[in-house]
Amino acid sequence: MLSGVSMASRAGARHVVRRSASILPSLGPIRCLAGRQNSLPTAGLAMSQRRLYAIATNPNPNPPLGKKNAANETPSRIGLIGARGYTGQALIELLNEHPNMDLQHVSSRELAGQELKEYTKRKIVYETLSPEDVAQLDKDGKVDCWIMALPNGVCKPYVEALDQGNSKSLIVDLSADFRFDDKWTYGLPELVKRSDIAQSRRIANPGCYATGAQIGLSGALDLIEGTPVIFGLSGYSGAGSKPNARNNVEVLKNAIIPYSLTSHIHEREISHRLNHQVSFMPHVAGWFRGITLTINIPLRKEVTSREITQMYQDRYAGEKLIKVVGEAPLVSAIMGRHGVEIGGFSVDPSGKRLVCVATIDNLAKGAATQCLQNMNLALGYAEYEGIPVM
Ligand SMILES: NC(=O)C1=CN([C@@H]2O[C@H](COP(=O)(O)OP(=O)(O)OC[C@H]3O[C@@H](n4cnc5c(N)ncnc54)[C@H](OP(=O)(O)O)[C@@H]3O)[C@@H](O)[C@H]2O)C=CC1
Ligand SMILES: CC(=O)N[C@@H](CCC(=O)OP(=O)(O)O)C(=O)O
Repeated sequence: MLSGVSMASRAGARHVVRRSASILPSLGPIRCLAGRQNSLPTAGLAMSQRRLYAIATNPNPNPPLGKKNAANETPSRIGLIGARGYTGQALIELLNEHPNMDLQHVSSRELAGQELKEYTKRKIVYETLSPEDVAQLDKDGKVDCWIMALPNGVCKPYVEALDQGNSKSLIVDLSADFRFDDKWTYGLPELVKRSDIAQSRRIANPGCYATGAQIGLSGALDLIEGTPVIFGLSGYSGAGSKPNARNNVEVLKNAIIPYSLTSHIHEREISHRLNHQVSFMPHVAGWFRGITLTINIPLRKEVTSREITQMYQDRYAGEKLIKVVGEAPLVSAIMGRHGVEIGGFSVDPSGKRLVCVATIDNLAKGAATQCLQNMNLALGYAEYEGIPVM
């Protein structure tokens, strides 16, 4: 494993070194977000997904399934397509520590033939897997869950090949390709019905900004009147490992890069999921991983910051990956951590304008950790298994 500094500088080079064993900077032992355990779900589970969003006030209508979901005692065999990339590497790190996940296949065109050294539970060699290869492995009963960690627009042929073979395996897709498809379950466990995720075989993992923003907005959802505005600032790993205009560290040295200032796909994703139009303005910064979101929320009635803080605390009671804090959280504190922090609740003198700050690690709760949470739910393990939360 490379040191934090050398990994960051390698990953930060304009032409990213791709033949390294792992391209993620080491952050040392992953820290966790503490939370309170809640009681079991009751009426909330009978409601539709959209309705759950709509009543997103206190108390938490959709508490974690935890040990209630831990019926499966056998390991699940995992195939990871797109294993070389940032999210793929973050997943390998998590799967290596998970007691029930048995990684069997990793695909990368660039690393094909090389051994995956970061996975210590068995010997695995990177392969180039086409959609047909994946369908064949699936047909032969070799894999229980496929993770697609591919760029947007690339995974459809894989899913089609699996569907053509009537695959019963679980598929979790990290791209945006199925987030608007009603046949797929949108896997944001804190906000959709966990029992739906547990029963699903097709899960669209939410976007990184979209996860942070929805969690940041949902605590006040019933009070919103008008259009919330979200200012988002992401580390450049959010733009993937392939060199492009948004991960050029030379440009990012003394600047932040604004992009897609209207109609970013996450603006549509957040608005669609919350059933409420939002405005979202993304930017990239010169750090590697971590997103900070400053959210301006117009309210229909007057509140105090103390009341709002309490509302968020109640809304997310029992959520081990969401921490409601007093001060505005710093993005430096969330890097390498598995949850979302929300805080800095500030209300203007009218009492009807709230500003808060949410932070999230784009590669963790924004991608890999959320994927593992969804896999745990859908494969029958405790929701937080393999995720350092305490
Ligand atoms: N980075 C982030 O913060 C987040 C990313 N996501 C989403 O997750 C997905 C992966 O992102 P990320 O890991 O950053 O991306 P990367 O660019 O870092 O990695 C992409 C991976 O896909 C493989 N790949 C690329 N093109 C193809 C292709 N045509 N056929 C087969 N394999 C291909 C690459 O390996 P090789 O070229 O060796 O085959 C590599 O393993 C994206 O859809 C992204 O939108 C979601 C949330 C956060
Ligand atoms: C900094 C940066 O470029 N971030 C990416 C978002 C990260 C991501 O992967 O989002 P999806 O999963 O929705 O693709 C972007 O704005 O497209």
